[in-house]
Order: sequence, then structure tokens, then C-alpha cells
Amino acid sequence: MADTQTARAHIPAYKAAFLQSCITGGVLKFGTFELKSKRISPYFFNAGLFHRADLLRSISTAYAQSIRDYLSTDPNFQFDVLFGPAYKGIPLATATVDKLAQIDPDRFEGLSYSFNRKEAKDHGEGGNIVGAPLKGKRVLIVDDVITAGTAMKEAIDIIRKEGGELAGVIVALDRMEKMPAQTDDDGTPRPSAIGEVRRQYGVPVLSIITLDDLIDGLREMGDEDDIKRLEGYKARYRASD
Ligand SMILES: O=P(O)(O)OC[C@H]1O[C@H](OP(=O)(O)OP(=O)(O)O)[C@H](O)[C@@H]1O
Ligand SMILES: O=C(O)c1cc(=O)[nH]c(=O)[nH]1
Repeated sequence: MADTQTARAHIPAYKAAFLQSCITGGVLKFGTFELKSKRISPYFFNAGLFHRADLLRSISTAYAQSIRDYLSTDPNFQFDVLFGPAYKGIPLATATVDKLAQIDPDRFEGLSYSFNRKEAKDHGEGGNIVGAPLKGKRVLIVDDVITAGTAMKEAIDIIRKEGGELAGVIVALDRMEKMPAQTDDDGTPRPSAIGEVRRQYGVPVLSIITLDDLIDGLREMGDEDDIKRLEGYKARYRASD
């Protein structure tokens, strides 16, 4: 396997390291997968597999670095809470709060996490939100991927219903694909759900890596047939934005 730095010279080292840990850690799977949107994909990013300490550290470091990279281009970008949509977003947001505070305590020691329950709790403290209350807070959503955007719309609705303000979104992988529609199969590019969030809410939507980064990475450390299938999928479902 090629060295991370040389293999992915045109993306920052932390992104290359993250991509490598996704491939070697088996988080990126290749085969045939039905997505939440019912689209059939030749690859799947299973964020639930970041369960081991080294893998969790690799993804929280990559989120934290991506956020810091973006902050260096937009110092006005501000947020009080990282929100992890249930379920897979929960450990991702929680670990990233800790990582940001470790990397930059002056700025992030007061940062909080929050997440939703999929089913409301009707006893004890009750309610749908665990962690920091969102009322009056600027909220950055941390999730694994956005495909059709259904899960992201739900998360944004929860934040607004709780009285929070959406500050931005960060996902691990930008699948670079169009939202589903009747004409899904004709290969015509259409807008992505990520682009829709940017346009509709006027907030940054960041990603650690993109499908293009993944395809490039596979050229160094993957299988040729997987690359062909990913390129075919991209040609069919690529977004216009
Ligand atoms: O953009 P979409 O088409 O909505 O799909 C993407 C989302 O769907 C999955 O989560 P899911 O809602 O299945 O919840 P989970 O985290 O409990 O697996 C996945 O983890 C993404 O967050
Ligand atoms: O679109 C999805 O449902 C989806 C795609 C993916 O790569 N990973 C995931 O957990 N869900």
C-alpha cells in the first residue's frame, strides 16, 4: 500500500489519512447496497464501524480538522453546539466536541453536544433531546453522509422546532449525487441535497472527503473493478452542483 502522503498528494494529509482508515478499517464497503432512498449503490459508507478507539479518533480528528480548515477561510463561522442526528451521528458529534476542545481549548472548551431520540421519552426528564438544549443556540450538524437529504431535513426540522439556529452541516463523505426524482436513471445531472441545504439555508455544508477523493484513493489502494463500478454510478447519479 502506498504511503498516505504520497498516495493522496493533492488533499491534506489528514483527509488522506482518514480515507485510508476508512478503506483499511472496512468502513467503506464495496458490493451492492440499497440506500435509505432505495437507490442501489456499489459502495456504502458504514459509519457505525468507527467503533474502535483508533477509528473513532481518526474520524473525530478529521471532522475537527475540516472544521478548523473552514474556519481559517471564514472566521465569522460560529457555532455553540454540535448536533448528531440519531443514531449514527451521536458518537460522531460527541467525539468531535472532545477533539475540537483538545485541539483548540481556548476556542472550543465551552462547546456542547446534543442529539435527538428517535422516540420521545415519556418519563424522567422526558423529551426528544439529549445533551445541550438548542434554544437560542447556533447549531452545527455532524453526520455521516447526505444522499437524498431526508435525514438532514429531519435534523434541521428538529433544531428549528427546539428554537435553535442552523449554523452549518459537516458530513464525513459527500457522495456528490443528485436528489432522487422520476428521471433518476437517465444520467442527467440534477442538484444535490447538499447543494439544496446550502441554497435553502445559506449555511456552509462541509465534508471531509468526496466521492472523487474516494475514487482517486482507490486508484492507489483499491480494486479496478470497484473503481469502474463507482465511476459508472457517478456517471448515472452525479449532481449538477
Ligand atoms: O440523505 P438520506 O437519503 O436521508 O440518507 C442518509 C442518511 O440515512 C442514514 O441514516 P438513518 O436515517 O438510516 O439512521 P441511522 O443513523 O440510525 O442509521 C445515514 O446514516 C445517513 O445519515
Ligand atoms: O444513503 C444512504 O442511506 C447511506 C449511504 C451511505 O454511504 N452510508 C449510509 O449509512 N447510508
